[in-house]
Amino acid sequence: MTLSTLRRANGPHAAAVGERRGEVVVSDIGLDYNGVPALADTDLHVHAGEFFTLLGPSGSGKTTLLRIIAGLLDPARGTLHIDGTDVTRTPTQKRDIGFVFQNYALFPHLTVAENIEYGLKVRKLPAAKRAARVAEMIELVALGGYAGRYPAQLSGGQQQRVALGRALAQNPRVLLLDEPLGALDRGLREELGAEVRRIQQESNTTAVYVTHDQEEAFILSDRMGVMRDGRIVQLGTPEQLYREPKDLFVAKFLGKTNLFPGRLTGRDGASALVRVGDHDLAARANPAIQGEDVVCSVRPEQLVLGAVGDPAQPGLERLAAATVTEVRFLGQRRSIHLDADGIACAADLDPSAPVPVAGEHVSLLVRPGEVALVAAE
Ligand SMILES: Nc1ncnc2c1ncn2[C@@H]1O[C@H](COP(=O)(O)OP(=O)(O)OP(=O)(O)O)[C@@H](O)[C@H]1O
Repeated sequence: MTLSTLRRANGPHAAAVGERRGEVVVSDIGLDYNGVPALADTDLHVHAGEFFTLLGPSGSGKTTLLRIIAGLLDPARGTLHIDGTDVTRTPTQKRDIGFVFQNYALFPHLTVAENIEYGLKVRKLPAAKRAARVAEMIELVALGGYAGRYPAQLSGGQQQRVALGRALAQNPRVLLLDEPLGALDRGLREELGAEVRRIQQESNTTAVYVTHDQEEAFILSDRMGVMRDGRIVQLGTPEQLYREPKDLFVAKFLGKTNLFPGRLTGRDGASALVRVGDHDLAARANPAIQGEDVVCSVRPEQLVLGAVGDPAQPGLERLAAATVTEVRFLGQRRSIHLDADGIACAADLDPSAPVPVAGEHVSLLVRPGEVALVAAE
């Protein structure tokens, strides 16, 4: 099915072709449980048509924020607007929102088609339109041939496709997804993750997605917000957050990184100068840093190994001296474990690159400006 056929959908809230809908604006929304904030006063602007992910560890407030957007929880403070309308006190069923949760929540006694049709029946859509919409949804979620099956006769991944089809059948303005891939094994998670993204794009639906899995967030999101202790600590594209983490928490939460203590010696716009041991390096400036004590975050794929005593290589700066402790072949990359004067670190090398051996002394090199700085804690 093409985007245009979906936009011409027979759903009760079918939108005009090209219409941008599903803008979510959270303003100063907060909620406490027994006096303890589960969500500190929070602002968030999710753009129409965007795939936005709330990423954070368990208990960081992701589900609380999602449930407030859904209308399943009332905020103690603040307002929520969808497409410019204040829906802070609007009941869930009138918010024009679709949900997909981790535990499929399908009706076990209804077939795939009947599950998808359910909400359309509740809204009293005529039978012919319902049938056409169900057929479209079955095609969209790639479940052709499964319409007559019951949930118990489907795999977990297929059940989640039904849940997606059911949620999208009513052409919601916003699709809310709370760890929808959490119950699936790794292979299926990857496959269905790609499908969720395709379905979101084809249906041109704004998506707000909750996960604690950084890889999942990277694959899916246009932008994401990293949450910690009831706050969104940083917002941006996956690449921005990965390359320019605001603090140590974000740097560590978004994937493996090597951390070297340093001292900020200069700052000029987007660039900074940092001293690590005896070496001066060009780094990315971080406006969140106040003092001079910093930590340099260098991702394993950013580390380059050079021979000790070699003249400085063009385009590379020396970070530290290190000794190789272990070499592991991991298929697409070779992981080199090193000890840099007591700091355990790791470099990812292309498997076709020269292979160092355990015990070898090397120089750790980086490209100027690649090192990210965060405040020392
Ligand atoms: N009904 C409740 N009563 C009291 N405290 C609650 C309740 N629901 C959630 N909390 C607390 O609010 C905080 C945020 O919870 P929330 O479920 O939003 O986190 P989360 O990031 O979605 O976590 P998870 O990934 O484990 O689902 C946590 O500290 C949690 O213990």
